[in-house]
Amino acid sequence: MSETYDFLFKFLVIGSAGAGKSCILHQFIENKFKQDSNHTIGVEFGSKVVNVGGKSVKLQIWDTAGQERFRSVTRSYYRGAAGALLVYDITSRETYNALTNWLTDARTLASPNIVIILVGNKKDLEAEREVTFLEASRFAQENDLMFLETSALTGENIEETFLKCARSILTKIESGELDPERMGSGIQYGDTSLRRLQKEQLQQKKPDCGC
Ligand SMILES: Nc1nc2c(ncn2[C@@H]2O[C@H](COP(=O)(O)OP(=O)(O)OP(=O)(O)O)[C@@H](O)[C@H]2O)c(=O)[nH]1
Repeated sequence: MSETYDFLFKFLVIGSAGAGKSCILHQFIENKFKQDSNHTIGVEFGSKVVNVGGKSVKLQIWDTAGQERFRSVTRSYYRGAAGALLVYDITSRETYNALTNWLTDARTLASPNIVIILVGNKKDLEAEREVTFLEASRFAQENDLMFLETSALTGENIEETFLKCARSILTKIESGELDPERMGSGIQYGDTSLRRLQKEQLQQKKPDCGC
């Protein structure tokens, strides 16, 4: 099946080991919970075309390993990401406490314009919650992040997380705040956009070519 899309956005999924990054990606792409998820070795990849505000956007998603021993490998994937999901586990304060380190990495290694959404995963485990919604919302606000709680198990807010991040990037492109043609923007024009741009350029040239 041929794929046509207006834009391609490169996304990263980062956060501590066991927070549920691979399960989030799997639920987003396959619409089901990944049973027996193992620790990611290095980096895994997935992609999906979504509709955002009437535009089709291909999300190219890099799911990174949370374990410290892979940090030097995963860091090399940060460059040129347009968006990132910064994931912690609401039942693990340890994963929440590590957010500042992940954020520093993202802000220093990725594009300065990267759009980051904070994701509190395992929302289905309410009885084991160690991090309140309010506390995490404050952290998000202070650090200029969007925020959602999700469950990769039930699928709650999984698609919304990716769409929210993509929507924010698209709005920034449309307002001129983000330039897709800037090196390392993590954004590419798809065939559909390119064809439209070429058509516009041809139409602009038409008056000159009566010679
Ligand atoms: N109850 C519940 N369990 C989850 C959820 N998401 C992930 N898990 C479980 O959490 C564990 C870790 O999930 P992974 O997706 O492998 O975690 P990860 O963040 O990719 O871990 P690394 O690859 O080591 O960085 C697995 O046992 C999953 O079954 C969720 O939303 N709810």
